[in-house]
Amino acid sequence: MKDLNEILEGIEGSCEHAKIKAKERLDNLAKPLGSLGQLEEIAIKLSGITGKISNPMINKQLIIMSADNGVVEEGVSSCPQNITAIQTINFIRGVTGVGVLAKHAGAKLKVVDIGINADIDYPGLYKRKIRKSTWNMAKGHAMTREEALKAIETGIDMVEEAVREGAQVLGTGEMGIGNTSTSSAIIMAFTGYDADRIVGKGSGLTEEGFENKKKIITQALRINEPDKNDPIDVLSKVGGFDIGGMAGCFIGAAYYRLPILIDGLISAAAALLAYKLNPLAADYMFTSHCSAEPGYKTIIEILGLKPMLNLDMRLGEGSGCAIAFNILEAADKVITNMATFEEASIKNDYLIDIR
Ligand SMILES: O=C(O)c1ccc[n+]([C@@H]2O[C@H](COP(=O)([O-])O)[C@@H](O)[C@H]2O)c1
Ligand SMILES: Cc1cc2nc[nH]c2cc1C
Repeated sequence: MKDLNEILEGIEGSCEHAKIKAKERLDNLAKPLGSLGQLEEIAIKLSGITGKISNPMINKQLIIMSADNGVVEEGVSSCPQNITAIQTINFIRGVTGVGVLAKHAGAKLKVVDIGINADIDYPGLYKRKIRKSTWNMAKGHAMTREEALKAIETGIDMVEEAVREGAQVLGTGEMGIGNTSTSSAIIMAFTGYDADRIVGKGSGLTEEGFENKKKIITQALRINEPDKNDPIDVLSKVGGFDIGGMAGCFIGAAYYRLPILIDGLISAAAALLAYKLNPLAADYMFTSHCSAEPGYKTIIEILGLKPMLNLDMRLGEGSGCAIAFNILEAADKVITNMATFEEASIKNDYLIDIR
């Protein structure tokens, strides 16, 4: 694999010429101008990414990064840590929320153990464990700088494999008890906003648990003092291996000019990290759904993106991406298969009584 800096420097913005051509075609289709709303914006963005007007998405891949977070020992999550390992196996068995939705969309799930706190060997699992769980960020840095880089490289690696297999679109997902805390810490580190504005209840907490979560995240930032101008520093001090892995997916997708979907809060935090490494990466990102977690909106405002769906979902796993694949495909079907005004005009012979 190429060096990370080489990849970051190799990212180009999307193709303006292709976007103009796509807009011209959409404006010529038999419909009132702009009447397909966001579907038109999506079709234009897709064209800018690939340089093509028509973008069939037969090979769809959803990459799930699973990892554990040392900060759970502070009681920041309502769920026991072993859910990370259990759900990871269930992803491969196809019985989870994301599994069912990805099957419905015809997307392939790729499940990566990038740092689960257990020894797992399950057929089909990508074994890329960096370490069994990060350290507790409330007591010191979560990982080393080398581990942070390795997490990002793992994501880029997964994209390179997808490119070799002919993937046309990617989605991102994760599993990691405690990862709404690491995500919130990353957002707070980059924006300087306080816990009351960013932190949510994650998979569910009592009021008491919620107050403790905000206190712990604030403490993690105070102790570690992440440098917001150095995204690798932010990731290593208050991040997770899953977030690093997904950030690598966003960087890789931008480098190889593939459209890539953001899922919920954690995936969005990874997208923010990728954006901080190279802002052009946002040209390749689509937001699937609006997570119910408060920090999510802050991120997509920074990225200048708009969610396609608002289903009040907060499952994570990549579940929103699985649904949004259908919308990306719909946008392509419209620009590719709808008739233009010229093509749609029916011969006069058939029009018996038209005035
Ligand atoms: O995607 C989201 O916006 C989202 C919001 C809340 C929770 N989650 C999922 O729940 C887990 C993290 O929740 P927590 O409370 O342990 O931080 C993790 O596995 C995520 O996939 C995901
Ligand atoms: C069962 C379960 C599934 C999940 N998927 C993402 N976070 C989760 C948390 C729990 C508890």
